[in-house]
Amino acid sequence: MQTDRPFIYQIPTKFEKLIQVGMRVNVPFGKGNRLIQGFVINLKEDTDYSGKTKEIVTLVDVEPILSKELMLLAKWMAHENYAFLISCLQVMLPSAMRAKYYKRLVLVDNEVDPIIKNYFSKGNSRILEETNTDPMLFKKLMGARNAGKIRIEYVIKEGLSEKKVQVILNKLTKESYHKEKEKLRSNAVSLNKLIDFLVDLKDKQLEQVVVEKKLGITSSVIKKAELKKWLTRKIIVKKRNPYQQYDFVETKPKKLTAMQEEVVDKINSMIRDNKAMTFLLEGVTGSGKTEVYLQAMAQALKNNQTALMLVPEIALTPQMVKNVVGRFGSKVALLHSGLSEGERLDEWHRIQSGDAQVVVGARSAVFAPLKNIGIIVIDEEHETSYKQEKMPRYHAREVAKWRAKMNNCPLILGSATPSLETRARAKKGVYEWLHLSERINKMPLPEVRLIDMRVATKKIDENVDFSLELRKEIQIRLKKNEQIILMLNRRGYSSFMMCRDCGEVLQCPNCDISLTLHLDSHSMKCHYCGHEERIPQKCPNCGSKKIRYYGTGTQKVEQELQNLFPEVRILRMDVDTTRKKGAHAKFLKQFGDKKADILLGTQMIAKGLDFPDVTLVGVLNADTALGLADFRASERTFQLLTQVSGRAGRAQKEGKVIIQTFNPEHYALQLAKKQNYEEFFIKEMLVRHQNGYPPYFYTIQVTANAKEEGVAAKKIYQIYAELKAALSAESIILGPTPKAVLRINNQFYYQLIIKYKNEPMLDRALNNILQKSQKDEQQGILISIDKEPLNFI
Ligand SMILES: Nc1ncnc2c1ncn2[C@@H]1O[C@H](COP(=O)(O)OP(=O)(O)OP(=O)(O)O)[C@@H](O)[C@H]1O
Ligand SMILES: [Zn+2]
Ligand SMILES: [Zn+2]
Repeated sequence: MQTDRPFIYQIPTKFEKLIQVGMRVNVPFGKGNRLIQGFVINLKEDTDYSGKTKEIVTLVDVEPILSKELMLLAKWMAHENYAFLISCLQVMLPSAMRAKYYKRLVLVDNEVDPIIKNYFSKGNSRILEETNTDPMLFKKLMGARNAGKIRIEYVIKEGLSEKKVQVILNKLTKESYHKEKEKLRSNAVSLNKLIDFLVDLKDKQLEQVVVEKKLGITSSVIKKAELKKWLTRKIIVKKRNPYQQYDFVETKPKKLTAMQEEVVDKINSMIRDNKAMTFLLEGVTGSGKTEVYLQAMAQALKNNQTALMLVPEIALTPQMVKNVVGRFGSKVALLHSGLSEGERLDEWHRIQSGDAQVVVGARSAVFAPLKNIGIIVIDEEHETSYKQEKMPRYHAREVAKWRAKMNNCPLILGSATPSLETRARAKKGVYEWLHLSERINKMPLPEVRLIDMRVATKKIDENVDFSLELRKEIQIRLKKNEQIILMLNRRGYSSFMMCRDCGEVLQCPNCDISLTLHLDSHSMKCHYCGHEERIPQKCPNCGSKKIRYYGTGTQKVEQELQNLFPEVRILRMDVDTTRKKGAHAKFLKQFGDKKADILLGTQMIAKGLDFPDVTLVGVLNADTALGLADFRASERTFQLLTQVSGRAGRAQKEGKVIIQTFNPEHYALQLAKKQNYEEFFIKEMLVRHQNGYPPYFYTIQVTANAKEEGVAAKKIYQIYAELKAALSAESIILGPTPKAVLRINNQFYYQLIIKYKNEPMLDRALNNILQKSQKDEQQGILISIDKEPLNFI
């Protein structure tokens, strides 16, 4: 059961002087006294708790792992987001630091099944490898446990430690090596190679495996050499280097344009005065926002302070990493999901110790253990990835605001298409509004043309996704040796399979969603739960062979492109092609080096890319997001189209954008065509006002899910009744309703949405639900409370 309350433990005398708030400790817990890890959140001289207290077993840390600031932040976050305090504390640490447990089985009674006896043949206790144990044996072991013949002990696994490597160092002088060589037989090839290498090694120490690989020798040769006293071997701690996949060039601050300078001056004066203030930096695509961030961060460093910069899922923006590391070099620490656990841990330690003063990272980097922060930057602030969708739900923007206030420093929210909420606050004067209205190259934004696909598809073969106009424009760029970015927001080959005889659509067995055809893996996949099955030869319902595939995905478009332009070099970037670590950076580098003509991808290619030779951007289907019954659909569509359009014509050459759509009259498309954010903002605010949506209302979504539909539905109605009784008449509850996709991974989802402006009773009501949810969980019902949800359906 999820528990979220403090427990009281005795501090043994030996720890009295050492223990501090913010440290982790191991303590016995529950009836079985299994060891678990906890955080010290308070120290008291005595307690009014009358029960028997247990003693802390070990201190995990020698100094607090969470600073006072972060401990306070966790408390605030838990309260603000209806989250468990323990989840908030845990989310602040790199995952390698979170305690992992393993189970040790101890044989206490020898009268057991021979199979079990055999299992313990090497001794009376053994670590249980849960994933590798044969299910039959596992069952037997558990049976013996229930009969009291085996005991289970929980042991805390040490987190990932530093990475250690074996290095070699030379030991002799040049002359001695020459003498040694003379003694060698000439057919001792490997030793000869090695000694030649050692002569020139000087004082360098090299990794043994690297040397072995380089010379094509085995470790036994190195060992022989060690015995001959030619070299010493030692173990050193190797710093993992997350920068490897990037190649950077040191950059100098650019001379700012007058517009940039004005903006930088305003921000920098706040840094100098240590003032907490939130800026909205609204700048059209290609207006040089990055340079503004960099110069403001430089000011913070000059002030002897640190700088924190958040970017949307960093693996997607290697260009931004290059910019920051190019400017601040080894002062920079990177934190993002593309790093291995170990790399993240190393980076975290570098920040904690003060070795790194600049942090660039994705969402959770907002918890970086920086001290004395001088500036916080959030690039592309409208991005939905800044919101964490699982417990603890939080928005990095809100956390950043809190930290900026605690550190008395400015926060910059940057975007070409700010979220409506942010822009509305800037308008009200809650944020200070800064504007960069021109592109750096002084050129107009690229011309955008909308292609009405209701007309265009009549002129082309059925099942082809390129209008004649788009084809023509591609042809022109290819001739001129310029580059093209094409976006299609769906991966896979076809979005669903339907039988033409009976209408059967192949569905995921675990979810209420159709399966997508993937040709590269020759399978049908579910994009929700990952279920995969073979491509059917005939209809599973009626046996007909008339199966057809509808809808399009990046794989199919890639094939079409190759057919239309046989010579063209395409890079396809979607979740399927970029799973491997460093793949993003590699693709983008190839494209930057002009090793490809077309970059084709899902929305992961829409943002932040800055390639001077891209003169055409094509959007194959602008309607994917519009169709959703979410009130933010227009905002998302406008943002995405404006962002992707902004990739064209960023340097000296003029850019052009072609957007294919079945809804050319829709205002989101019309205004994306004009790339006029201001007009969109006004129009959309009106729509939100009329329909009573954010930013005019605050919203909270409550979801219940369970294995049985009836159970989930009953729970949500119960919550509804509770809320209805607690809240004032001014608050509106939408629903309860089943979610748009009712069943995912065999769980049924029901939800309700609270819309409110001022609701003093809300906090208490929701906290009640949250506390009770710990009991619901035991019955297999999961409740989630989501403040300002970004997904409404
Ligand atoms: N002061 C300057 N002088 C010369 N070049 C500049 C200057 N400032 C920025 N640039 C260049 O202008 C280009 C666009 O800038 P940048 O990528 O920062 O735009 P952006 O505002 O972040 O756009 P987007 O929102 O589209 O990502 C970059 O190539 C950058 O190096
Ligand atoms: Zn059929
Ligand atoms: Zn599924």
